Amino acid sequence: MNICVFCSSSSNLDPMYTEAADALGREIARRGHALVFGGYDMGLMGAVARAAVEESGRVLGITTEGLSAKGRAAVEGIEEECTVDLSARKERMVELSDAFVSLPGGLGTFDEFFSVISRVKAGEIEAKSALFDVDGFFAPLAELLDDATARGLNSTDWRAHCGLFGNAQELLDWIEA
Ligand SMILES: C/C(=C\CNc1ncnc2c1ncn2[C@@H]1O[C@H](COP(=O)(O)O)[C@@H](O)[C@H]1O)CO
Repeated sequence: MNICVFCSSSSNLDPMYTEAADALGREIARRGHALVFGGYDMGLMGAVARAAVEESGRVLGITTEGLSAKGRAAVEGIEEECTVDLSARKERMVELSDAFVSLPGGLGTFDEFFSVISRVKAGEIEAKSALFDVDGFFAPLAELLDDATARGLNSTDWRAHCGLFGNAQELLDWIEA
């Protein structure tokens, strides 16, 4: 299975985030899955990919012309594919992947998470999408989405398309089931 991971490009994070990214990357590779990610050796993106490479996993990194031109370096040991911009990168990551995991992140991660889950809801793609909830990071988001459902603002329950997990093993068991 090709498993796409969306996550923060920021560095200088609390080690708990990096440790979770590392655990996820290792577990993806140990289970024989390929990792699809944003390509660069930055923040949690670098952590998840380096861990999968260290476990001899296949890692597909989708970069962009603009970010590479700014000097951002891809993770060593991966298969890199360069796209024209962030939109093309997101589309390519979706094309390549069978399942999606979001780790804590910022605007880019939220954009990717919502793009995938709304396309699953619309029936454009069929895939599982999971949130890796490190230190309760996604609890406010889950509360907001549950409230939207309770108010009738979500036409389907988002939880039908998305799992919320606190560790890599349970998350990957759910994806594999
Ligand atoms: C200017 C900075 C970073 C440049 N932007 C990105 N670099 C790497 N990956 C990116 C970038 N923007 C979007 N992505 C994708 O979204 C996720 C990371 O975004 P976030 O905002 O850090 O959560 C990641 O999954 C990428 O695929 C900062 O120096």
